[in-house]
Amino acid sequence: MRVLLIHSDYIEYEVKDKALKEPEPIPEEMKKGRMEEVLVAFISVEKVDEKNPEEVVARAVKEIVEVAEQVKTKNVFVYPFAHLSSELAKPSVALEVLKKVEEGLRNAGYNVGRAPFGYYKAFKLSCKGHPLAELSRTIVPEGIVEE
Ligand SMILES: NCC(=O)N[C@H]1[C@@H](O)[C@H](n2cnc3c(N)ncnc32)O[C@@H]1CO
Repeated sequence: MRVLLIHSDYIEYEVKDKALKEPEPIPEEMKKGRMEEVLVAFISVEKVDEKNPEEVVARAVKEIVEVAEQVKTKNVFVYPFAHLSSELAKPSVALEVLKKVEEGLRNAGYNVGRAPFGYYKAFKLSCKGHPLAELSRTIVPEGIVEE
């Protein structure tokens, strides 16, 4: 899993078109969204994660919580983002992993938003620009060495 973390004044998105034949079914209210004072986590779920999705979810939640504590926000936005890796997990696994990351963060006491999966989306983001505002993490199941 590749994670790009951007501490932002806000993120807003708008669904444009389907990017998969069968994108995640979403209610009308999920077609647009905005969150303020937020740690945005752009996430690419990778093929290697299919070996142990539960472990990757647990590690991702831990890493994101650590950064959220450092930048002092309780708001996290999970953004499915298929552009951080050339070895992507299949969509069915990726969606499940992203939903579990969202659930894990919520269980850890965070206000969590998530952008819809399987769509092209317009988005606007305002990065805060402080030294910890732009971070990335590579998370893999135990015992796997990521190239
Ligand atoms: N920016 C727009 C976009 O990325 N759209 C992506 C994601 O929403 C989602 N998606 C598919 N596979 C994955 C994956 N392995 N990890 C994360 N998202 C995925 O499906 C879209 C087409 O790849």
